[in-house]
Amino acid sequence: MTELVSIRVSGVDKRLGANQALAGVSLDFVAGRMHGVIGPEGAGKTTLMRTLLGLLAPDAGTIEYRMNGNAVAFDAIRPRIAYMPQQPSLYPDLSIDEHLEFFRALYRISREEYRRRREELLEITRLGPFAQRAAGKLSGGMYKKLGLMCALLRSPEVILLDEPTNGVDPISRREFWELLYDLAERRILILVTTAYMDEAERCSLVHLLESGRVVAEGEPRALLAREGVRTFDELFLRHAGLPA
Ligand SMILES: Nc1ncnc2c1ncn2[C@@H]1O[C@H](COP(=O)(O)OP(=O)(O)OP(=O)(O)O)[C@@H](O)[C@H]1O
Repeated sequence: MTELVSIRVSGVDKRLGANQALAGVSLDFVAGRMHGVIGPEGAGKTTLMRTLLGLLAPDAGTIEYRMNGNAVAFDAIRPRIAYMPQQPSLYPDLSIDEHLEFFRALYRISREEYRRRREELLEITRLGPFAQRAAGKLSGGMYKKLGLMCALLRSPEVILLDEPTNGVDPISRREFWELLYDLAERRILILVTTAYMDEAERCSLVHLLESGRVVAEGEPRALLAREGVRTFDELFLRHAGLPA
């Protein structure tokens, strides 16, 4: 059974060198929903993800993780979180199958569970026919899908995706989103960062980050209506102080 995981971020600050990457960020990530964290380059999206993953410690503020409504320690949650970084670090010479086998060993997944997951993932990503192809010879979209497969191999309950569709062609982008909807139906908490404003509309809740602060958030349609704009492009430009 999937455990329902939620995350509450309260007043988190994080300074990196001379930059205040996060400045008093408070956010509620609700179990089973697809959250889009959007914002321009340097807004703090990656820093937020790395903080949620425990890779960076906040300078101030707290992050609370809940499972089925009960507060749990980060250590209990960590194995349930999958992360797909902006540039998945895959091995160019290893095939798709060799990558999956590598992560099976790393995550210590049983052979039986692995066979089931492998088949399922190859089917949903439609990468089955390419299972023997080296990662270095995959298209950009396929490469990203392989990154996602490696992250999903151990059935996470939370998945953090940092700009998963950046630089991917529109068809692969659409396929990728179908894949995310599929995951959302399993009540996995999904956090996705994106710089594509059309993708913001695909999320159930959107949070706009700007210079390390949350400047607007809500359900996509309601948020646009409240801000008096028609598109996320307009919202984005307005918050950046630029004419639409
Ligand atoms: N290691 C670092 N040292 C100093 N400053 C950093 C470091 N990493 C990031 N920053 C700065 O922190 C701020 C937030 O960066 P972050 O990478 O979180 O933004 P982002 O929204 O993910 O941007 P992008 O979409 O370009 O990845 C930026 O001003 C960035 O320049």
